[in-house]
Amino acid sequence: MTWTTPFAADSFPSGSDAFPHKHLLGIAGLQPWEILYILKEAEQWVKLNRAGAAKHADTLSGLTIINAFFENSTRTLLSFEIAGKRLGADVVNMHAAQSSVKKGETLIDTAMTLNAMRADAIVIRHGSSGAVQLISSKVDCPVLNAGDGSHEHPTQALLDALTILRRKGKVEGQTVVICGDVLHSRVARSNLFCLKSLGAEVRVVAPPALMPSGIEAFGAIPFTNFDAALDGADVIMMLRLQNERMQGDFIPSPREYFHLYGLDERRLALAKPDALVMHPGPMNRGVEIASSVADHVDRSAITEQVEMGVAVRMACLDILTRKARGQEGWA
Ligand SMILES: N[C@@H](CC(=O)O)C(=O)O
Ligand SMILES: NC(=O)OP(=O)(O)O
Repeated sequence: MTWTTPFAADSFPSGSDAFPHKHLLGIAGLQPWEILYILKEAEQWVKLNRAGAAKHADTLSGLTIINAFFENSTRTLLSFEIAGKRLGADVVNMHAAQSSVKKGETLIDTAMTLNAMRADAIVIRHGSSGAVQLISSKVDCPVLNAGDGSHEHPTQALLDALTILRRKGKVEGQTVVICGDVLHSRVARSNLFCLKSLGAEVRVVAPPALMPSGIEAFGAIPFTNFDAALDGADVIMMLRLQNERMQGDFIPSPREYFHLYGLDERRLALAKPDALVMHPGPMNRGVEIASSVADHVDRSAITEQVEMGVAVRMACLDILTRKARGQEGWA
């Protein structure tokens, strides 16, 4: 399916005005056409990634990209690495657990060290909300947020939007239900900004203890009853319980949580007959999602989300390094 945007193709700004930002720190602050510009750019990389053995471009040849991960990751780290390599960049990974952070080096000293190595882009995941923004103020090159605490995970929201666009043809007017640990989820936050910006209706479902207060102010419609929220849903996005960000007990037991907030086949049947099932991963099967739903051949888009993640990250790396490559950028 081809997808449409609320903007005519010739109404997109061109050159450096298309994406006039040095860093990608979050979805908040991006204009809808800037989000759509990244997604449009990603389409060419979806094609390249599907081109059999010849998955290579020289777009970032000669550039150095550092992935600095202070928190665990499978999808985001590997897809940023693959994205950089498919575009011809030299990519190096810094895992905090094996770095001098363990010897007491501060975040700012670590950032200054990476900067001195003349990276052309730095991708950072960190457990503290705001840490990525702090680093962006200390280094010369573009910084991409690969997830900071419970704040934002912008490339996840972008890859989710691209997945919805490709499956549904548009985001505008879609009813998207986001269910789970909304309080601690950077995925929920970035998706809420992104989906609202592109014109979707966003319903959020969580136990009362995991629902952020005042979420209506961001345009979300809160529900505590998952069944009620699913009526008319086009997309169901499930979230993992962020146990690493919880102190104390937020849920009675995983079994009871699944009973009230897990997505199983009975609940899937309450949504529209073609409703799409999404999950950012990693999944905890039997806690927030049943295997039969996660692995559903037609309805689950979970592996497609991973595929779109590589293309979206290729687009982000390309767009943000244009200035370093002597092209227009950062208006
Ligand atoms: N992988 C996503 C979601 C999750 O871990 O539950 C994140 O890092 O935010
Ligand atoms: N979705 C996501 O960010 O996955 P990882 O934590 O494995 O990178």
